[in-house]
Formats: sequence, C-alpha cells, structure tokens
Amino acid sequence: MKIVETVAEIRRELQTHRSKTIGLVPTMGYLHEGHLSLIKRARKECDIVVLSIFVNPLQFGPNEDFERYPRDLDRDAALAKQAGVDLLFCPSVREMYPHEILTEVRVRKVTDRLCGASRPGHFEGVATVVTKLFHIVLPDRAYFGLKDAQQVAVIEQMVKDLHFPVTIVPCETVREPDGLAMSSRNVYLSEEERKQAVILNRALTEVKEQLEKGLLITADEVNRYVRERINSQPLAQIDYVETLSYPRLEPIHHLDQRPIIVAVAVRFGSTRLIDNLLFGGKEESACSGQ
Ligand SMILES: Nc1ncnc2c1ncn2[C@@H]1O[C@H](COP(=O)(O)OP(=O)(O)OP(=O)(O)O)[C@@H](O)[C@H]1O
Ligand SMILES: CC(C)(CO)[C@@H](O)C(=O)[O-]
Ligand code: BAL
Repeated sequence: MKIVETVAEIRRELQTHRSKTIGLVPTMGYLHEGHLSLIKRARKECDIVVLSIFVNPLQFGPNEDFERYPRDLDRDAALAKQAGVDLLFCPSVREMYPHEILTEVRVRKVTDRLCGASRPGHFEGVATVVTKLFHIVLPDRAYFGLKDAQQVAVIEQMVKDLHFPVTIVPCETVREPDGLAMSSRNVYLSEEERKQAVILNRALTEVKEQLEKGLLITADEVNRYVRERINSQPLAQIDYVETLSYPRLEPIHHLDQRPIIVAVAVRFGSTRLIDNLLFGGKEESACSGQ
C-alpha cells in the first residue's frame, strides 16, 4: 500500500491505472469495522482501491467537534493495508484547501431535513469535498455507508444531477454485537452513555417489527413510539426523530408509500449519534450519474 499526501501525487499514481476499475472509499479516518466493510466490498469489486482519510473542516459547524475528532493515522494505515487498500490518500487541510474556497456544491430539498436542518452547512461541506475527491481520484465506483443514509441520498442526487461518471454503492450499516451502529464518535461515550446508547437500535428494531406486523400506520405513530423508547434513557437527548420518504426525504403521513426512512439523531452528553431504519426498499442498490 502506498501512502500519498498530495493531489499531484495521487493523480500521478492513478495515471497508469486508468484502464482499470478504480474504487474510492471516502472517510474521515479512525477506522472501524464499518469502514473496513466498505473497503472489503471495494476490494471485491474493483482493481484498484483508494481510501481517503480527511477530516473535512468545511462540513463541521463552528461549535462542532472538528478539533477533537479522533485521529490516528498510523493505526488507520495498518488497518487499511491489512484490508487490501492500494492507495491511501491523506491530504492536509492546506493541501485540500490551499486558498479561500469560493465555490460550494449545494443539493437542495434532500438537505432540508434531518442533519441538513440540525447541522446548517454540513451537506454543502460534504458535497463540496466529495466533488473535490471525485475530481481528484476519478473513481469508477465510490462506497458510502447507509448509517449516513441522508448523505447517500445527497451524493446520489448530486451525481445524477451533475452527470458524475461514477457509480455510488451504498453499503449496509455495521453494528456492535449489542446493535449500536459503529461510529468513530462512539469513543467519546462514557461507560454509562455507551450502555444507554443501545436504545437507538433497539427502538428502530422494535419499530421494524411493528411495521412488519402492520401495527404502526402513520409517521406520527412511528415517531411517537421511537421518541418514547429513546426518552426511557435518562442520558438521551433527542435532536430529531423523523419518518420520511427515502431517498427524497419528504414528509409522509400514512406509511403505504415505500421505501421510508425512520431517522434519529440523539445526544449523549456532548456526543451526537445518528442511526436509521430503511424500510420497504432495496437497501443496497447502486446509483450512477453516467
Ligand atoms: N457502522 C457503519 N457501517 C457502515 N458504514 C459506515 C459505518 N460508520 C460509518 N460508515 C461509513 O464510512 C464512511 C466514512 O464515515 P466516517 O469516517 O464519517 O465514519 P463515522 O464512523 O460515520 O464517523 P462519525 O459517526 O463520527 O461521523 C461513510 O460513508 C459512512 O457512512
Ligand atoms: C463522505 C465524507 C468522507 C466527506 O467528508 C464524510 O462525510 C464521511 O466520513 O461520511
Ligand atoms: N459521517 C458523517 C460525517 C460527519 O459527521 O461530519
């Protein structure tokens, strides 16, 4: 595995591989099994696997955790090598943003709710940096986790709208044995917060069972059920609980429209966790803007 820090170098490295299938796995590092599942899928489907590690300041709000976001490049490089990455692209902030950036990519409507509403500017930061990464690497396929299901919807919309010649591959959420979605931010949790955080997946799993039995009929009923279950944990502070259409992320009333997403963001102390249930659709289709 080669570690590359500059745009010029990654372009040079990839120049001789243009006739092959190039897969990109964009991350912010501090790798866990969720990231590794994306890399392993890319390894199976592509000739060349590029992993990017970049904590993108553009997608963090002024009071968010950009500074304290966990970083460990040595450990990440060892894990990436073991998982079969060919090129690890880990640019500095200066390398990615050498001058004041006057251009931003904004995807409308699908960013109106959920994290788009509770983290203003977040998806403009994501769409802009992903555009930059796509232009730098020119991947044939790019792998994203459905834990960030709104992010997948935003990137898929962007790729379709702007004819990016890349196939987006959404990948299933990888969970801890007790069901908590793996996240780099889980390391922030205290022992007690970690125990209570399992309620996110538990509430969503219960809702899935109820939906399958036809016991919940409206989005309001689903939201109320999930809120009550999450509020049973004294350390949990709900940011949002919403049931929407997917991938358009529009409000729905009755649940006869499919697929739907039940999405949650919950704070435990200063740690904000997200999770979701996608119900009634193909969870792992690939989308292309070609
Ligand atoms: N548990 C998971 N299962 C599958 N994919 C995941 C999981 N966690 C993250 N990913 C995916 O890995 C990619 C990089 O995510 P990122 O580096 O932000 O990790 P993260 O653990 O989600 O961090 P955080 O939760 O702190 O934002 C994204 O496409 C994301 O959806
Ligand atoms: C896609 C991404 C790497 C862009 O910075 C980030 O939002 C993430 O890790 O999900
Ligand atoms: N996984 C999404 C990146 C972020 O929280 O900023």
